[in-house]
Amino acid sequence: MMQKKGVAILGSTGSIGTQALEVIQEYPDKFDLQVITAQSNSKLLIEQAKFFQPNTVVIGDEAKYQEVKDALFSEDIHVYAGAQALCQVVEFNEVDIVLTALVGYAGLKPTLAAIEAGKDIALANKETLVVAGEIVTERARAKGINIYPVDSEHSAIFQCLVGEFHNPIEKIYLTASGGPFRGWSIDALKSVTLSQALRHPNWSMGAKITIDSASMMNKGLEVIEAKWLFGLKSEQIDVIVHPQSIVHSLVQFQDGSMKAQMGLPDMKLPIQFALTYPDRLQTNLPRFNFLDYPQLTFEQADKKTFRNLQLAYEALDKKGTAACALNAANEIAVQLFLEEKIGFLDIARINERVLLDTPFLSNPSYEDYVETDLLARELATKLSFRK
Ligand SMILES: NC(=O)C1=CN([C@@H]2O[C@H](COP(=O)(O)OP(=O)(O)OC[C@H]3O[C@@H](n4cnc5c(N)ncnc54)[C@H](OP(=O)(O)O)[C@@H]3O)[C@@H](O)[C@H]2O)C=CC1
Ligand SMILES: CC(=O)[C@@H](O)[C@H](O)COP(=O)(O)O
Ligand SMILES: [Mn+2]
Repeated sequence: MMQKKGVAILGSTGSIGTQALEVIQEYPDKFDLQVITAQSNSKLLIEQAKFFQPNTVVIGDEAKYQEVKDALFSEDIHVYAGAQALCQVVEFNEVDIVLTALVGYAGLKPTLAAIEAGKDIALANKETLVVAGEIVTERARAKGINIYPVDSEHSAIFQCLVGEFHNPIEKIYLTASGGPFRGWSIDALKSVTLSQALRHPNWSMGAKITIDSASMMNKGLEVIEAKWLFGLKSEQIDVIVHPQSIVHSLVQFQDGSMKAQMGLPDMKLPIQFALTYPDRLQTNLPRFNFLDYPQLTFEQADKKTFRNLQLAYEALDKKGTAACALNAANEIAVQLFLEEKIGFLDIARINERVLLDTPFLSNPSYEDYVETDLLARELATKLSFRK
């Protein structure tokens, strides 16, 4: 009998995390849930712990430790709190694979700790590769561990590459929905509201990535993520707008042949493929019907109006700490936009300024990334007061 896979889910209370738990619930013979974590949603974390009975839970917010501890008093579950605990729980012997479903820069440290401990990574947290892709992929290679992409576009590319890993890639096309503001002018974007920006046409996701999709920063982050996952140059990575989100991305090989991966937009598919590769699970998920989609369409991405996409390519070409600074600026700007303290177009304005003004290091160490992230956040916060 096949051994169950020990899984740690960092960010189990989020959009990816809860969908991953649904997958685990459906296949109890495949997975052994070891660790779940949340930042502040103690209520849901406690509920998940009682239902799934993992070995360990972590609550990021230390002020909520006692509440979680008390609620799980009669359960045989270890409870820890704080950011450092995330780095410790991924090292447990029983953990085979770590699903990084937490959002933002906070994913970097525990991902590096998991790699150091020799654990495979199912990577949803794209910011980790944007901030420090070189260090992360180098350390993974040195340890001989695998990073399986969860992001739908990168899972699509990965699926297209199965059986082709020895064949050079000529180019990849990352598909983009275009978000809720596809086709809008700069003028029209000046007055968009938070609730408009949170209305993604095809995907239901966490707030941060939903705003990133609306501003096209999500696609910019994905271009950088693809560079590190698949070892590509920026000119080999193209973005094509595909409003239906059915073709999840495409690879073009050196003979000119192209492979695409398609399916209804449902993150359970890439989540489970990352957890079970090279096997596919038998599922009852709804099947794609061609007649429901008589037209699959493709458009050029508008990098002029959606400046963030252009900035991501610039950061990628600049290398070093550039993408780390851009990511930090964007995290601050998106948070301020979510708090309705800045306008939608301020996000790209702040990102551009921070990318230009943050001191640049061409060959950064881990500590340099930490320092750059801090400096860029400070700068972005200052810039939010100036229009
Ligand atoms: N949602 C999606 O469909 C997709 C998401 N991704 C990527 O996956 C990652 C997660 O996205 P998503 O699930 O949408 O995000 P959510 O905001 O829905 O969930 C984030 C999770 O991370 C936890 N968390 C938040 N901040 C911290 C922190 N500082 N330290 C530790 N844990 C934290 C949250 O805890 P709490 O609930 O307590 O706040 C929650 O469990 C992102 O990097 C995103 O870009 C990629 C492709 C698709
Ligand atoms: C589901 C997923 O992978 C998201 O990253 C999604 O792709 C966002 O859609 P956009 O194409 O609008 O950024
Ligand atoms: Mn994606």
